[in-house]
Amino acid sequence: YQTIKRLLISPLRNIPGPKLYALTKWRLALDEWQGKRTRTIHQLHQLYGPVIRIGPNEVHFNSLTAMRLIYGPGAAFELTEFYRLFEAYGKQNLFSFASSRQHADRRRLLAHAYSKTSVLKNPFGEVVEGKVRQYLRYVDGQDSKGIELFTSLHYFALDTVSHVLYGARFGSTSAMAGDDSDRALLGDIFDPSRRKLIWFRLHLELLTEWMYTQTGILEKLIRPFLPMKKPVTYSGVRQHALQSWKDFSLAASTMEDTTEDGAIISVMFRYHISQKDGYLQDLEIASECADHLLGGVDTTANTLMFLLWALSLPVNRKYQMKLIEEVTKLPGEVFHDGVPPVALADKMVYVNAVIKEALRIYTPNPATQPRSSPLNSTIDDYVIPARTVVGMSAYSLHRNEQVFEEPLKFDPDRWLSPKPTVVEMNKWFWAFSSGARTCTGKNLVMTEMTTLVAAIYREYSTSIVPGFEDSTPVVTSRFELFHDETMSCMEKVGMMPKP
Ligand code: HEM
Repeated sequence: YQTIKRLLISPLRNIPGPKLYALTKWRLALDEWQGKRTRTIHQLHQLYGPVIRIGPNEVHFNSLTAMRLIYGPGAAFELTEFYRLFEAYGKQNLFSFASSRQHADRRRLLAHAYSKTSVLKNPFGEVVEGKVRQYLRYVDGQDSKGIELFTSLHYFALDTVSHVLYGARFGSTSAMAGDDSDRALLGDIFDPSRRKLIWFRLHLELLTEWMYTQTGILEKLIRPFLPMKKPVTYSGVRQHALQSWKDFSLAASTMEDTTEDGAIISVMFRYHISQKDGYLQDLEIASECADHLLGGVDTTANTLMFLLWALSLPVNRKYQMKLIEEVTKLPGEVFHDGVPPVALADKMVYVNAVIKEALRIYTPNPATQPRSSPLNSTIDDYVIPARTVVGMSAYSLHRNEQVFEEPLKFDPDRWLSPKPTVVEMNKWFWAFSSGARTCTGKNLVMTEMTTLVAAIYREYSTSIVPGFEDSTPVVTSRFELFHDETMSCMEKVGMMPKP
């Protein structure tokens, strides 16, 4: 009966797509287990077009009309249960609020702190410049054989975002300076088995809950079968967020000025003590901070790693030369210890083109952003019943051949095309999502990346460690594995001082 219902009676029956995917959610779950959900969906779009049915109750889109209707202003679509994965200590945060009202209130509270104006001014401007300066010193301190980018860029991203979140005194990390306990926080992010745990939580929620709550002999018996060893993913980051909040709030209660380095936590503290309606509780603040940290570390580090790697490939040498030309032409007096002021972030046209191209092709959040609506709707001529899961992915949008010529080619010059072409490409560029749920940290991260890339290429040129020219790095994003799909896998990008 279920087969007949899903294939012949369901209102989604006319939507193109393979029958097996329409029949059972486990077909797509298998792709997810194998770490290739997003790539599979992209192949299905190539085969079946911009609207595909990828599950008994799930439809995937790849069009601007769908983007506007699902994610645009006033859209009735809400986050699905999937986002509950981002809750910490059972408390919701910007990532996980399903309710648009709660989300809008929290967003309003933090909007100014993350605005472009705030990010380009001190104290944030100084923080970013300081961390870039420290990264250059870190690189200088490595031996002449080159440095390992993946880890060092995670140190950079962690130290920067933690300082922005917590200020200098109560939770900012010193991973670049070699602090082992701060570096250990990255263990949460690096652990590849977190991918499996997410899969288990999504598809076998009750079983997973049961497996992780057993004690005594049962716990011992189950231990070898756990998708991720205890303590499970992000425990360290969440513990750190809670401790930082406790330290901050204790000290802040005796401080005259709580604008501690302009930190995000101080914005929440001031709201907390003002005790307005729905005032933020301790765990809500820690939950918010932990998630910004998790949202801001591997996204930033992975983008920068792919960017440096792509520029280092012999085939992309010409782009690296153009970038070096732009940054070496900048007047020397604006640089302090090799670092440009953040105020230049927007003005370096080629640096921005390179970053945008890295975010296009190696976008660190490439997967579907699932939504559902309590109302029926019509999208791209198909009736979508209430509570159907719908979604789009940056991965597919960024590979539309009609918009991005040779989409798999890393080509920063495409962003210098005539204006109408760039306008069209910008409409499809979705690395930071769009609408009410667009990335909160995008101004911060764009400033970090432009400043770091300009500083690096002012001082260095980069090349791949010999022997690794034909292989690509591989990263984990949520429950998937991503790499440059034109190459075989793995890795090492060396960074050598300019001769
Ligand atoms: C290259 C770096 C980054 C990229 C590509 C990126 C991308 C994204 C995307 C695509 C979303 C929407 C996800 C979804 O709805 O499923 C998002 C949301 C978010 N990001 Fe980022 N992000 C980056 C860096 C950061 C940083 C540095 C921070 C924090 C300081 C941050 C904080 C957030 C927050 C809080 C949200 C939730 C926003 C909301 O729903 O209101 N992100 N980001």
